Amino acid sequence: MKLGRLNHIGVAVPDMEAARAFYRDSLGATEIGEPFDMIEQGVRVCFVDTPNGGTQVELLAPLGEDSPVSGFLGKNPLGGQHHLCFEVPDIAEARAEFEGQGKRILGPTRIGAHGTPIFFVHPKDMGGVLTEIMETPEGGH
Ligand SMILES: C[C@@H](C(=O)O)C(=O)SCCNC(=O)CCNC(=O)[C@H](O)C(C)(C)COP(=O)(O)OP(=O)(O)OC[C@H]1O[C@@H](n2cnc3c(N)ncnc32)[C@H](O)[C@@H]1OP(=O)(O)O
Ligand SMILES: [Co+2]
Repeated sequence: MKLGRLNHIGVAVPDMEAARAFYRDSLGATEIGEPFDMIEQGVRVCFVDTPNGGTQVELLAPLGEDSPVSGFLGKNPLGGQHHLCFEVPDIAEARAEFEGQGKRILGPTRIGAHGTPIFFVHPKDMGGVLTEIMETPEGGH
């Protein structure tokens, strides 16, 4: 495995607009994107940037009952840290390596919020951390 940059930390939120206001007013974030729906992934997404190209916070609100964040919010009604996302240079190679380690990969490789391929690895095989692996965008982040 060739570990790349920590691209984003996924944070599940029960109320997207309240979360955006919190990052703006309490944390002083100045770069807060517009929310957008990723219907196939069942989530509404909004990126909060940190300075100097730092790791982003990915706010995630559920779209519908079947959303992968619905169960999480059921257990954590205030929301909370949901996943870490690491970049890798080659998504197919990374997937094959995790498979070789016997880890449970959650679903197919698909296109993520940054437009590059992603997959998820089960938290129970990753020290309790739901882990997203994403291919580094062309030209870096
Ligand atoms: C847009 C995209 C992008 O960035 O490009 C995204 O990030 S989309 C981000 C949203 N998409 C995803 O998360 C897709 C992958 N996620 C999934 O397939 C699912 O959410 C699972 C991770 C398998 C969890 O599924 P589900 O909620 O049905 O399972 P569950 O409630 O029965 O949980 C099974 C066990 O895992 C634990 N568990 C559940 N979610 C967890 C999480 N986020 N972090 C750590 N542990 C977690 C539960 O507490 C439980 O442990 P106990 O048994 O000990 O109680
Ligand atoms: Co993510």
